[in-house]
Amino acid sequence: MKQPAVSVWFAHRFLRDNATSRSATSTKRDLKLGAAALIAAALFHGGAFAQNAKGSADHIRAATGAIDSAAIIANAKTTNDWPSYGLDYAETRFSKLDRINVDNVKQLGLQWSYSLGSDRGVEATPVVVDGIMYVTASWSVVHAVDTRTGKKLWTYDPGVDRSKGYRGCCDVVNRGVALYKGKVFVGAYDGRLVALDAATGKVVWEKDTVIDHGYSYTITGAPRVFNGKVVIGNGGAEYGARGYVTAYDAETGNQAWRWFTVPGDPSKPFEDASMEAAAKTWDPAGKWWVNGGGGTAWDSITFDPDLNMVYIGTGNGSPWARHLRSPAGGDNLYLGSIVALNADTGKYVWHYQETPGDNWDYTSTQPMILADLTIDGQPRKVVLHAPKNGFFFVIDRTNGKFISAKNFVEVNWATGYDANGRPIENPEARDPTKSFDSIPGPYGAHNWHPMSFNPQTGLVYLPAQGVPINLTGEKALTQNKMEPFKFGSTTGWNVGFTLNAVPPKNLPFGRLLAWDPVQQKEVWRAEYVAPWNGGTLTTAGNLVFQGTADGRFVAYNAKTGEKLWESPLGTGAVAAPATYMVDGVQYVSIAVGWGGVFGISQRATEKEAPGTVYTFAVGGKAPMPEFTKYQMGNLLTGIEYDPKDVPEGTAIYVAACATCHGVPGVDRGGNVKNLGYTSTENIAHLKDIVFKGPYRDKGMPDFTGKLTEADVVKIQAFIQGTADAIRPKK
Ligand SMILES: O=C(O)c1cc(C(=O)O)c2c(n1)C(=O)C(=O)c1cc(C(=O)O)[nH]c1-2
Ligand SMILES: [Ca+2]
Repeated sequence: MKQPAVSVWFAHRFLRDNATSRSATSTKRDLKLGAAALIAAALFHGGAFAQNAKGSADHIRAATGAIDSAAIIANAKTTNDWPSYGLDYAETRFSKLDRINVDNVKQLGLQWSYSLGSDRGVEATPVVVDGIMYVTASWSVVHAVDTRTGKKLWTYDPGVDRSKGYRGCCDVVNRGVALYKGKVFVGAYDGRLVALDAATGKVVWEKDTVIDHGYSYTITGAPRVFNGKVVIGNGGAEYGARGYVTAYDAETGNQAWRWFTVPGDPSKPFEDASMEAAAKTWDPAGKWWVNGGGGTAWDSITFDPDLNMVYIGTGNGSPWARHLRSPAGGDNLYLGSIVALNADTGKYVWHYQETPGDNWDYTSTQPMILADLTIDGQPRKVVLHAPKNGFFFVIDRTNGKFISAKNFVEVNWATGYDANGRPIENPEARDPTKSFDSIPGPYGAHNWHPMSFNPQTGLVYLPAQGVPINLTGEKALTQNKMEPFKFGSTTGWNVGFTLNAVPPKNLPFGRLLAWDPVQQKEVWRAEYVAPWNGGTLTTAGNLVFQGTADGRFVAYNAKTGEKLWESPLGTGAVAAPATYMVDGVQYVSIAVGWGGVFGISQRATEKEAPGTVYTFAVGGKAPMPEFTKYQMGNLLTGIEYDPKDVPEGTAIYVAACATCHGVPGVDRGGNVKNLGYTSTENIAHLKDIVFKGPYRDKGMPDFTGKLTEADVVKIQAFIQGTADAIRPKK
């Protein structure tokens, strides 16, 4: 294909920029600027640039080398590129592109598909600059793709030890990269932050972000980059960990600042005044620092160029149970909070705690959106936020003051928020002597799946859900010790609750909500067959795009919620789509790969497909890849067992197997098999799989030293016993 010369390329960009511009005067000004830029670029680059064929290393260097904070801010005016996780620093996921719109969306067709070659969860939003796409798959593998052809430019695998997948709670996922001055930044699952050359995929620098490898720290989130700094947090609060975020110099990888989210051992000096203040809200009788306290910042980190602040969404308590973590109570700052830090220094500025004294895994790590709204006649700079706890928050981001909160799903842990922004709690919700059907449960009313905000409709498009879980408080806490019935304890889970000792009575659901953040009310909804639907994208074409748990890519009218178009995706989608312009054409891309904490063990599709990026355009005619039928297998038969082993087998299974394999015979298997439907041969030879087994390169831990052969016999009894118990009687 003949490549257009630089002037043509610039003219293209300039023309399409103006095509989406609304005001005549600004168009005229842009026209002048555009012409000047064109001449300057031609003079400056001479002929050299013209030879940079699109997709060549020189072209990638030029295109990505120009991405800095100013470029990300400038791009927000046109949104021709998708240069950072949430599109712009405000993380709106609102594209001003309208070539694809309510009138022609029905003509969307596949342009190309690209296999990510992965079989675990894919959660990344692609980042795209002048047609060069960076997207991550499971195990933090980065793919650079030429969107003009749909072909691979390079891949980078950080080489995470696959047998250590159990060191994160919720699948071996990654939510994407950050791009800055010719470098691609990715957080590897094992806690390294890696800077790659955007043109070649070669490592430029690498830093271990983990402060203590004795704890199960991971990285799953996308780094945020601004003003020469790249910021990342860690996961680990289901395992006993202390949260923190770290800023590194984007050029060198040298640490610029670090801020801890919860206080450490109070007998040692506090890192800063914010830690000293926070320690007053914890009870030392709980020795929280031994288990880290939690507050891990594993997803949302949002930079605000207007106020030069960075907002951190902090995670749940570790353990979840406050009665064990901080027996006398207390808010346990800064769990379940939005915290504003000075972007240059990492110094604390303000916080707003959405869930004081978290007790339910109510993370506030969910993606934030920065918006300027008129509320009660006043212009306000706000953060829009829908954390796990089921309330939609509007917070003043200049000072952290509470504006409003309203539940967006049914909740039972609190009845609302008072004028000071304190939840009005239901006392039963944290009674450690009773079992509680927590609504929302630990999967959250909204998890990491990004929401979007369309200023034209004034609506936020929010993937909401319910996954029933019953919580029974434990009496005592032990760290990293396998205990019967203690969920995941063999691989380090330590949450202080027994899950589903009493079967939950509420029902699962998943829905897309169009939410008015000013009125704090639902405007329309789309109901789904299951929870765990994808993140959203909204556009000036009056559209909302979302992938679904049941394997569809759907476009709605953003104003009315009318479904306008859908395409099958082969498997459930959890990530959010991105849209961008290349050579005058608008594309929509979505990275698909069923997984995440719900998708490891459960599913809503009959088909399966490897991790794949699908790219759509009006008139696209590429054939969809063949999807294969999901081979669930038959309900297990033929394992001999002693029924007396079943109760103990249950307890060991819950401690060692349930986090990934779900309930045998009841769940249908997610991206990890359900053991009630796996082959008789596998279960008969279970010990050969459990100890130094063949699936270690797929993420199966080696249970040597953690389980005994006698334990495995009991697990076999539980699996076959459960299969027999649920088999329909003839
Ligand atoms: O407390 C933590 O450190 C932590 C980390 C992560 C993660 O890094 O993925 C998740 C969670 N918690 C969590 O509570 C949760 O629901 C969750 C879902 C997912 C996912 O990717 O599907 N990750 C996480
Ligand atoms: Ca968590």
